[in-house]
Amino acid sequence: MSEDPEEGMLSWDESVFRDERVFEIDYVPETFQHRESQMRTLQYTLRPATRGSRPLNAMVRGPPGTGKTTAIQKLFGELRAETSDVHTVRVNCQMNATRYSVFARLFEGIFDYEPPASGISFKKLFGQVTEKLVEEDDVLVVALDDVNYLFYENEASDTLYSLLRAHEEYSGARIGVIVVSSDPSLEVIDELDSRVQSVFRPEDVYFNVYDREEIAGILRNRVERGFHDDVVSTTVLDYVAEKTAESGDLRVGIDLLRRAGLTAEMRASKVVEKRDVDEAYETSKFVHLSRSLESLSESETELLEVIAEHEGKQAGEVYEEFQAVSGLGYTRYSEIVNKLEDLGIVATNYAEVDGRGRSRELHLEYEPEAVLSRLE
Ligand SMILES: Nc1ncnc2c1ncn2[C@@H]1O[C@H](COP(=O)(O)OP(=O)(O)OP(=O)(O)O)[C@@H](O)[C@H]1O
Repeated sequence: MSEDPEEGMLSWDESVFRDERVFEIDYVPETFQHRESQMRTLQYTLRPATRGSRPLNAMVRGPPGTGKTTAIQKLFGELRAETSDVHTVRVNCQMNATRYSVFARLFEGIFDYEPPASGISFKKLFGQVTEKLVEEDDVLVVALDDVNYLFYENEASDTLYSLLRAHEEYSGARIGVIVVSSDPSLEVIDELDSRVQSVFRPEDVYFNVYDREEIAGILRNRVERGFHDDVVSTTVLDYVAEKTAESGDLRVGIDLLRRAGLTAEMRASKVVEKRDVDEAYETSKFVHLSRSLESLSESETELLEVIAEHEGKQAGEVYEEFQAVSGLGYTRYSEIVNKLEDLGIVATNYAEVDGRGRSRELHLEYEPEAVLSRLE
């Protein structure tokens, strides 16, 4: 590595980054452009909470990386600044995909400590959460983020039912619910039990995919905060925006900027070039896949491995292999296939098999290598 800055090279203690943290996954941006109308609707649904009343429920939908979580974080921040009589709890359902663990997170949000690890019954947990709300005369606003995971585990109806009927069991309990789905193919309301449908009439708020110009504007903001001046040219930024617009997931663009910066540093370059973006993209384009794989259980991972090793094979054949490694039965196998399909990792299609009618084939939506290397 050259140490002569005159030649446009970075010395070992220099960095292209001004503040690398702005590219981190949990960074909440100061400016939140292009979401004014969605924020207005959500503020309207939550307004009753500031007056001590039960807020309206809301349903936030939109593809991954379109700012849904950020909107919730901003709103909850505003609400907490406004009043101390409202508890706001965002539950990540990818990590908490059962009714019990959702309520364990609510308990934690309200009491500021975790429920006993020895495990108490759901009824008791539920009772403690609601009693505390009534006792303190507080309102609770719950955001079930990535609620689609509750649907994949068949836990959505029970969870919502408990939240929405809490005031009937504990009179005076005031809870508002925001469900956030990032699965465009999930019909949230249709998939709920009728007993839930009859009490859940949320305000619908849609987060559309940002277009290329919007993406460039948002990323420019990040570049200004995250990189030193003149590290990322307009041409390179536009190139990053173009790559990001292919999926529309802003997370790809943010990851791409950070990785391209690191790649430039590796070359000891003071500027990020297109080739750094190209190199980084080979990893960044899998941001969504990596995130989906994070929360898979052991048997889900096992099945995915089998599918990756038997790309395009028939469902029956894949089952036999899976059964041999996991010992699980066909019903569980089908459930996992459905979940992997909902997650957009696996696709199934029907093919004609000679003389045996139609049969289901399993395919990966990604190159098998990309999946397998991320499961290690
Ligand atoms: N309008 C915006 N301005 C600035 N940054 C944004 C904006 N929208 C999204 N982001 C950034 O993009 C990334 C993804 O956003 P966020 O997590 O809010 O998306 P999401 O819709 O909740 O995604 P998912 O459905 O996958 O959970 C975050 O780093 C966030 O800071």
